[in-house]
Amino acid sequence: MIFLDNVSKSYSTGSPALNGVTLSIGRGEFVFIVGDSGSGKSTLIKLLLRELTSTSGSVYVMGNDLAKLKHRQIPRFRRNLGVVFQDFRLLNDRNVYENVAFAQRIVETPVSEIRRNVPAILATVGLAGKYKAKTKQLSGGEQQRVALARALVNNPSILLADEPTGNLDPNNSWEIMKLLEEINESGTTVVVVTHNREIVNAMQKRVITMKKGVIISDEEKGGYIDED
Ligand SMILES: Nc1ncnc2c1ncn2[C@@H]1O[C@H](COP(=O)(O)OP(=O)(O)OP(=O)(O)O)[C@@H](O)[C@H]1O
Repeated sequence: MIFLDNVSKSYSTGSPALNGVTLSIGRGEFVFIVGDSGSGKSTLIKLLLRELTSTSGSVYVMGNDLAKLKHRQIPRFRRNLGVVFQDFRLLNDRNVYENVAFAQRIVETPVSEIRRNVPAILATVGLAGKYKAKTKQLSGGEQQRVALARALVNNPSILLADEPTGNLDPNNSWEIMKLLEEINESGTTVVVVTHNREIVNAMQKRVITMKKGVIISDEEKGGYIDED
């Protein structure tokens, strides 16, 4: 599903953000990626989304060698990826329904299907009753659930979450993690970058720990490694 073969990524300044990373994530896995600030986690996510390309080595996602994807092929490739970020990135002048429906319009889903799919996914994330609310009227946890619904409505094979609980209190963080777990149980591959040590330790999933651009540990049912 995801395979990195000796991948390095350098920006124009500084030491490499990723330095010889080899990594394989299978279909249906749930994986945490942890590590200090600056260890290369977001760079890894951006490579998977094809927002960046590697400096050397190969990145494969769902059978695509991302270096070989042509620009016009990128939108179609990204349809198979759902993504959520720490800062939600919602359309704040639109209501909840519109935020989720927007993702379906982009991929030209027929209106009749949008009218079916959006309420269904909002019910999955527990927001069925809030579909008319403007997103800025929602709590942080609710906003992240809207973002999750938007990421999922096109039924992606892989969900990438970059610090999804970074702006949430512990209760809301747990709610989002439980949803991610449910989504994974329904077959979606889930990759979560996080600094949330309590959640990582409690959930007992695969944990990949990065440091200065390299993977320093990769454990099934792992925990958060305390450095220093
Ligand atoms: N656009 C950029 N230009 C130059 N250097 C960058 C750029 N983006 C990231 N870096 C550098 O690459 C390294 C890895 O950054 P990255 O954002 O991948 O780390 P991270 O593990 O996601 O950190 P955090 O936990 O703080 O989000 C850091 O040294 C960072 O300064």
